[in-house]
Amino acid sequence: MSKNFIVSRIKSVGYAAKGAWLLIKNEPSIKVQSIIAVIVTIAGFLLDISREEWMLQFLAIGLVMGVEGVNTAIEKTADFIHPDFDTNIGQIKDIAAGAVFIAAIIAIAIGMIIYLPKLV
Ligand SMILES: Nc1ncnc2c1ncn2[C@@H]1O[C@H](COP(=O)(O)OP(=O)(O)OP(=O)(O)O)[C@@H](O)[C@H]1O
Repeated sequence: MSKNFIVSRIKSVGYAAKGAWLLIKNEPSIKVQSIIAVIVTIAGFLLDISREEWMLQFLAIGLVMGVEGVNTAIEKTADFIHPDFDTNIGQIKDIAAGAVFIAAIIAIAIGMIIYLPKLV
């Protein structure tokens, strides 16, 4: 493995971290999701969830926030290449938002499976 390869990989991680910070700083949906992630993490400690439940919870958080990030990138790309109203652009944005919706439904289901038996 050449030194250049390692340096360029490290730089890519830096750009990706910058992108994650931009998302959290600028995107209202990711801000809300981050707050929910903090709340369920606190709930996890308070209700002493199991190792497997922690893994599923982190997976659900990562799934929703990851898909939301891709949705934001798609929205920004669509607005950049075609700022005017267009039914195709509308459909592309709806489909990207639909992916977040599916991830969110799964995350809610995981949250209910973990927490409902502990609360009722
Ligand atoms: N250029 C466009 N042409 C046609 N329809 C559009 C266009 N831009 C947005 N829409 C419609 O409006 C919806 C909302 O688009 P918008 O870009 O405002 O996303 P948003 O849901 O506000 O995103 P976020 O809140 O995540 O920033 C889209 O899903 C689409 O149905």
